[in-house]
Amino acid sequence: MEEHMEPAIKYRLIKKDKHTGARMGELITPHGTFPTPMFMPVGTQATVKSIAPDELDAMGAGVILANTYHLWLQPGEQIVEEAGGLHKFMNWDKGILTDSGGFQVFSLAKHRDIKEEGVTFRDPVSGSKMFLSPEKAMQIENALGPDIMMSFDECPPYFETYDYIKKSVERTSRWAQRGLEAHQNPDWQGLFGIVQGAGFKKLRQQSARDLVSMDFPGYSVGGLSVGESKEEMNRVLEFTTPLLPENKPRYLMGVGTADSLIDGVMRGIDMFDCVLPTRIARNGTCMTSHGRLVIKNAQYAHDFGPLDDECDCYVCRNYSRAYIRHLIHVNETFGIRLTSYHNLYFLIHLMQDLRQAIADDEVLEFREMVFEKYGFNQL
Ligand SMILES: Nc1nc2c(CCc3ccccc3)c3nc[nH]c3cc2c(=O)[nH]1
Ligand SMILES: [Zn+2]
Repeated sequence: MEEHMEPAIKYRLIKKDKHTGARMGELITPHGTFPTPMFMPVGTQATVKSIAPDELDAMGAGVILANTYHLWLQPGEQIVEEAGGLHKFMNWDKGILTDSGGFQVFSLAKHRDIKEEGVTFRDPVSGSKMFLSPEKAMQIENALGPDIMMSFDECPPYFETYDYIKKSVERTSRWAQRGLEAHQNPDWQGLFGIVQGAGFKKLRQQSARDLVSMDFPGYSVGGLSVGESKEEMNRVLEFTTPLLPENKPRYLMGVGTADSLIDGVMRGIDMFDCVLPTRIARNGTCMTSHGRLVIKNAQYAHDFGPLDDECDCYVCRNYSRAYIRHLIHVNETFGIRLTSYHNLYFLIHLMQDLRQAIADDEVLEFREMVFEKYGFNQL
């Protein structure tokens, strides 16, 4: 009789907001216990671009993301395994989550072909033919050694036909089962099932039913933040998160901006990731309490105030808009470090404020205040 391994990932629900679906809790991992709702910085190539681990720690990051697809192609998962796994390789001793690579194949690779067995594609760097399957993805993720790993799934185009999405959901469920069986790591990393189904309620119900029956330690809501409107995403979340067990963590992939984070939390999501904070930082776009600020604009050339007068981060306490604008203008890497640090701090602390609003049953008031301050700026 196979002994039932104790999953390494647990979720503890602490409190629900009285007026919305928002909830606060704790994510328990082998590398620490972290408060939810949480924002997880993305470190695709085993680094959160230009930010050192002690800076991530100082800003309150708990779980960061790495990309199986990228690390498999370069430097290869065996090198990371020889280093003792991702935590040692990148000198980060808190939580790490890896995606399974399927999404990246579809968003980055050319000549990809999807079959029941798995996905074949051409490595854009070396040009060689590659093959990724649920079994192969588990082997790579196990070698990388994260605390949380994603099942191998297909994230289908959002606006496909019902029939296409139905077939895709059924295959993703079969792939999830194969991944569960192939997952042989002795200390049972936290494997999450990924719910698909695009915008179809019946298919989201089918996907959730299949995955919940496999009893994963956590669940991702996939297939969103792929070009659909924010209203559409909220509509799908409205009927999807209630299908997931209340005592398991829920992770909305690829989200996002302040308004989407708040709206996701209000619909029962606990974990978020997005490349946006560091990606837009590279061209000098900053997330502030009054919406987005493009630091290159001439209006900031003589502005010696902080990026955000409501932010208490290291950047806002020590550097001016004029200085940061100058650095970005002359393409100094220090400028990108400063805008990246502030943007990550901004989202991590937005979640801290949200947790407080949940504790006080004031999530609706918090949402009002944030949206009012932003006005009609892009969030
Ligand atoms: N496996 C998977 N990943 C997705 C990502 C990448 C998140 C990610 C994880 C780890 C590192 C980087 C990115 C999505 N990003 C936006 N929408 C997304 C949907 C999916 C999805 O449906 N499935
Ligand atoms: Zn700041």
